[in-house]
Amino acid sequence: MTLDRPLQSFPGIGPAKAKALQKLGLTAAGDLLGYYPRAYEDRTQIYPITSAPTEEAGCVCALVAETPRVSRVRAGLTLTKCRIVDGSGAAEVTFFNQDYVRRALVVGESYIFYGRMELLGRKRQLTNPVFEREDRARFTGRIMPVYPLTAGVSNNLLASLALQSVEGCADQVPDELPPAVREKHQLCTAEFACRNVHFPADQEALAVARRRLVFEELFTLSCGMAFLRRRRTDAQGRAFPKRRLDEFLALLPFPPTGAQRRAMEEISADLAQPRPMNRLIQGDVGSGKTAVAAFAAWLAHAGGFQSALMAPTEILARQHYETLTKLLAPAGVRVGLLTGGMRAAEKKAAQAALAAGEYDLMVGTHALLSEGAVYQNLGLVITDEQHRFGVGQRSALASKAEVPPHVLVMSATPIPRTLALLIYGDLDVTVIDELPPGRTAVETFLVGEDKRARMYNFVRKQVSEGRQVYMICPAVEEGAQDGEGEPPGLLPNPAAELKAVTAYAKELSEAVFPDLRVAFVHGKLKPKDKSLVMSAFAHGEIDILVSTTVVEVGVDVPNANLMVIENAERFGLSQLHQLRGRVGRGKWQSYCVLVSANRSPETRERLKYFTQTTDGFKIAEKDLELRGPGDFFGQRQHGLPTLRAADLAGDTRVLKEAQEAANELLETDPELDWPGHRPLMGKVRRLFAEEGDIFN
Ligand SMILES: Nc1ncnc2c1ncn2[C@@H]1O[C@H](COP(=O)(O)OP(=O)(O)OP(=O)(O)O)[C@@H](O)[C@H]1O
Repeated sequence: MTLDRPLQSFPGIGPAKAKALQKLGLTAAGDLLGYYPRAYEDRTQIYPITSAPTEEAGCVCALVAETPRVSRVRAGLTLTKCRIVDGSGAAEVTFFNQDYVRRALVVGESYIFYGRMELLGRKRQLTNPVFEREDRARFTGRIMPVYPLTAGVSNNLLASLALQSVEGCADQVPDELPPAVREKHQLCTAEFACRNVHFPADQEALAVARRRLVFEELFTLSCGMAFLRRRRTDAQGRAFPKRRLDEFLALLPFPPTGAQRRAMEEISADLAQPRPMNRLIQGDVGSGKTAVAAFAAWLAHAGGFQSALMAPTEILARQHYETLTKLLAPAGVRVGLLTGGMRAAEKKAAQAALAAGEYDLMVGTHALLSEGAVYQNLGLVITDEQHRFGVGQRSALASKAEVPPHVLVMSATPIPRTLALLIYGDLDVTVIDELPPGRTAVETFLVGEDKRARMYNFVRKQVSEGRQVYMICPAVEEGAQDGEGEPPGLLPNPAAELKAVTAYAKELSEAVFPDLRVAFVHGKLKPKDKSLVMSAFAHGEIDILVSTTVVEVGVDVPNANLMVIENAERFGLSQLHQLRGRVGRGKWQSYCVLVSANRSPETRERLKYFTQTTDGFKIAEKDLELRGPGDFFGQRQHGLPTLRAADLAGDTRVLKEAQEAANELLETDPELDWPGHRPLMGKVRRLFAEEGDIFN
């Protein structure tokens, strides 16, 4: 067998199965070898029947003592039963709706059964166990892989295909790690790793195999990231002439905080160097990162350079556009807007003006990366992100400049240092650790259904005082499973009646607040409609905005001082923090009300913690602790390529080792073009393939 043997040529794989497998990205034997189990079932230990564990599944090896009997319990339900015996005693095995068992189990033959033994009085019973003839056992008596599945593909099918592939061609898996790296870090061979990640000889072999694969993946990732970074930082950029900070501060409607001023000074020093800046501004929600970005764009403009600011959502891009226009137009900075949601004619006009050099600062979404966006003398690239942009997108924007531009990244999410290093490279970090003055902490309450009427009264009171209110729900339509920005890993609780935006807005405007101006917004609206609603809210034309988490990122309406979050238990802590950050941005005392009928002690503890804490870093830590790293870094929130073996948060020690090894290797062979390193470069390209062709 060779690695490219099509799965369709395996026994028992017809067109339908092949199609289902393709959904998992599996078309050939080699694909299967690279499709790693997500967990394992330890089926090594074989117990005597009388001491088989009753708490968890285990294997017994026993003789079939009688011909299995099939009985029809009722229409659609049959039972197949028989007795099995070993030296220690006997048990009964029972199968539901598996009539084939009658022929599959032969009296007098020995089988291995895997399942959980139940004790019914003095009787022992196994229900629906997995079984195999002892002399042909493949999936019992060993550590069994558990694969990620899809409809039409069972774990047994994948395990059987994987076993055939491992036996047929594990020895052909190319070893793409340079031998010197493998030896230095004491890693096993590719073949050993392949065999043991699928069918581990024992737990130790599994650990050895896994370490190699995790290392290999993180090493490849680090090589790619270092490669990209070095290309940028080695390059000559352009220095911007220094300007007096006071000139810019005169444009601001407020004096800067100490932290903002420090950030501006650091940026100003960076931009005066010909080496391209690579700086991350990390500041809690509402800390005033926009003014800092505006400063950088102002400096670029003063030096004769164009800037681009890319935001993760349409709403945010429009908001930045408005704020920055207000702020910078008086200084002669021409601000343009380019988003995917614009009408075709509008977009065309914006692109033409951009290409003609009529804008000094272009604000937008991914549309800034489109072919039609042509820049003139692009000197500064700012991304405002919640780690939502991929590596490819970030470098695509930078590559629109003729000379490597200065790069500024703004983020409100605290991330561990090792990970920041990997994502952003050798960046300089500025922390804005001070909120604008006069902010009072947002008072946060947790209420149950019984306080709904009081909560509505409170909403009414704020509106009567001229304020505005956000009411957040987790889903778009009644019964919908996910509102956008759904916290990864939080499973929907089917019992909880989810407040759905459209239905809730209707109820509020018709029954609860018929005299108030209620509107709604969610991610599934057309961009144009979304921005109409948002801009009406920003201009005070709407009292109550019912919304999904689309307002989560960066929306800034200082007059809004109350946020009600329905089904609060459905949101992760970091997400709640982002949401709450939408209020408390003006001079009024602000409030956040979490509504939750969920009585589970964990949920109450989590939400209670949130009502007592306003520090974003503490909340992120707690979130990590409660939800686990997998969720925090799940769903490509980090913007890195998808990893198969490694867990970025869990494998930090290997990550560090792999990073160092990558840097060391690139010092000796910066382009990875020595013949021995070419397979590795191929691997780097494959890992980053989903980001587009970024290594050319
Ligand atoms: N020094 C300051 N003094 C008073 N108000 C300020 C100051 N800096 C910023 N603001 C105001 O505070 C609000 C929040 O600022 P901004 O939108 O820049 O926050 P942010 O850091 O981008 O937050 P988020 O992460 O939530 O997007 C804005 O209304 C802004 O005008």
